Amino acid sequence: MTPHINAQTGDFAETVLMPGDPLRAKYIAETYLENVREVTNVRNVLGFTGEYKGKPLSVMAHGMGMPSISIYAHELINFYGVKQLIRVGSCGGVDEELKLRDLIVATSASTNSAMIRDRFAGYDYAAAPDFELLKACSEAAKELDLSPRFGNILSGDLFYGSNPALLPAMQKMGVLAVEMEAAALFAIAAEFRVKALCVLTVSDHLITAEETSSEERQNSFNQMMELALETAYA
Ligand SMILES: Nc1nc(Cl)c2ncn([C@@H]3O[C@H](CO)[C@@H](O)[C@H]3O)c2n1
Repeated sequence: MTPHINAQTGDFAETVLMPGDPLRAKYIAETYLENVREVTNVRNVLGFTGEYKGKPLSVMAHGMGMPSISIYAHELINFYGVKQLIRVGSCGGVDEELKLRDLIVATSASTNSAMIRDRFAGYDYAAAPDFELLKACSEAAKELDLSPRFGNILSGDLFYGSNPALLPAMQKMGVLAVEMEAAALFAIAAEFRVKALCVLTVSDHLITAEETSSEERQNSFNQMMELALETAYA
């Protein structure tokens, strides 16, 4: 038990998929896993453990923002022995080639948040996913005939009110998309020597201002889930 998770020791598999939304976690568990059981529900941040193709797998929500994912990632790693954390989520497209519902796999996560610098004595830390997981994801994408974009994303603290200079700076530096958690997940995984990855679908676009319907979001979400699941058990 921890202040934020009421699962018993051993309740989590070594691999945990992490959407932001608890109801998404429930949907993933019910749709893709067998022998599913709810293992935590503190503050309704739901977590489940079941089996995928006969192997143990957990799904747990991480909430919104780097402070939230930092708490859950830290506790899953240090109190429940989790070794692979794969964020599956949505992002805002920045790269103009990106279409809505495109898949993105983060090869690094820039940030404008002080949270990562604070962990690195005030220097700029290069937050990046685990190479083995990234390689497995690239192979799984080929197997599934999916073509995600691999590249740098930005993890920000603000959904509203970002500095107006940020968007042109992201475009200039080739940042593919913006979300609010990956940099913290990568930094924490690196600090505790475990593996992390972030797979995203483009749910809205900051330049073209296109938006997706919830039904369209759902379909592209399924492709992202298949990619994450195959990567987890490559
Ligand atoms: N800043 C920001 N901006 C845009 Cl355009 C987003 N699209 C999806 N997200 C993700 O969805 C949630 C916010 O809606 C956050 O968890 C974040 O990771 C976004 N976060």
